[in-house]
Order: sequence, then C-alpha cells, then structure tokens
Amino acid sequence: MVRRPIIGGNWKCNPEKLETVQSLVGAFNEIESACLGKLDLVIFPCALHITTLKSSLQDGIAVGAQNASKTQCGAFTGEWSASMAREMGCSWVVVGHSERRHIFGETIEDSVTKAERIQEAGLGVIFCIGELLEEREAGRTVDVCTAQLGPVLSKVTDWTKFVIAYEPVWAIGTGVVATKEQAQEAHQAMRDFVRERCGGEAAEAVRIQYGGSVTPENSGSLISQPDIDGFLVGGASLKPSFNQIVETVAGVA
Ligand SMILES: O=C[C@H](O)COP(=O)(O)O
Repeated sequence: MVRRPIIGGNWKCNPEKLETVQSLVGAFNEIESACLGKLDLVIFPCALHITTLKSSLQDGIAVGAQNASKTQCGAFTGEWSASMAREMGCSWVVVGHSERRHIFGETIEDSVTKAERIQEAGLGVIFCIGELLEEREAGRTVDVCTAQLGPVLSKVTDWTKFVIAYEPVWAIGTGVVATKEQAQEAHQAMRDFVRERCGGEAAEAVRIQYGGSVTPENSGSLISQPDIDGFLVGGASLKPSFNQIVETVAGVA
C-alpha cells in the first residue's frame, strides 16, 4: 500500500510575536499547490493562534491543536475540548507528546482518553511515543514504545485518521537526529506491533511519523526509509526553510 505522507509542524509554545506568526504563514503560503497535493501538511500552532492560521493559511495546509482536554465541554478552567478544536477548524490533535508527559505529568491513560475524545469529535489523532536515552542504551526502545502504544490500539476507530509519531526523547530539540537505520528499525517494530494486535490492513494503513531534530538537510535520507511516512517537526517548522522539508517529502525538491 502506498501511504500518503503526513508532515506536522509543531510550533509548541512559539512564536511569542504575532508578526512572526504572520510572516511564517506568508512563507508557507508560497508552497506550490502541486506539492501540497502530494501529502498532508498540518501546522500545530499554540491554541491562541489557531484562528489566525485558519483565516490566513492557504487551502491545502491544515491546522491542528497541540492538545485537547480529556473532558467534554464544562466547568474545566484552562481546558478546551476536542469538539471546540473541531469547531475552530482543526482537523488533527497531537496527543501524548513527551513534553506533556514529562513536564505536565500526563499519563498514558490520559493520552488514551484524549485519543477517544478526539476521535469522537471526528478529528485525527497524532499519537506520540518514544524512548529516553537511557532506555535506548539499555536496549529497551521497542519495549518502551509498545508499552506506550499498546493501550490505545483497541480504541482506534479509523486508521486513516490515527498517526503514530515516533519521537525519541533524546532527539527532540537536541540537534541529535536518529540515524535513518535507528528510525527505520523503530518504525518497522511499531508497524509489526500494529499488525500483531490489529491485523495487516491496519498495519499497512497506519502512518508513522518520525520526530526529533528533523531539518531540511536530514529529511531526505529519513523519508527514503520504507516505514517512515512523514515527520513531526518542531524547531525547523518555525523557519521559512520548513518549506524545503515539505518539498523533499513531496518529491519535488
Ligand atoms: O513535535 C516535535 C518534536 O518534539 C520534535 O521537535 P524538534 O524538531 O525541535 O526536535
């Protein structure tokens, strides 16, 4: 099966200035529509910037939320529901990013509940997994990732709208990118795990993104791997040269 590539630009808690948001939108609006026709491209701004992006990004670039509540709408100060994200025009939501787990104490159970709420709202889920450096060095990468992924698999309702983001924690924001062999090995192991638990159709359909220090320079070698279906890009998505990553994945660079 040929899987449609998917790239996410995760802006995290950036940029501070609205003028920077607008200038990035201007840069991304220069991506040719023929290029966008070959993949899914989703920008994940901070929640406060979603409306600005929805009204100013060209058609063909989707907008997503970096998080959504475990709850429905109600008396939950500081939260927003997946259905609100849908109403604002989001099509995807990131769940379980290691920054949410390690800095804000979210658990795998939280991520599973959020994935359920997001799917109920009709949105796609980007489900993040990934090992710490000490876990990799102890040879536990696959065990750690399957433990993170396993609990959500029985909850997936549409494999075209459930994406796994393999993000080794040691590669996030460090400039130390996984080698293409390391990334491919982990992606293949996750696809095999989906096959074992959910069957061959799910395994062939599910898209697996790599995230962690992706740049225009290393994106070509990573995307050449058979089980790497796109990227979840942090720092490099805050620069106009993000367009080069998109063009490389689309095969038009
Ligand atoms: O969600 C994105 C990842 O955390 C990767 O971030 P990075 O590209 O800055 O390493």
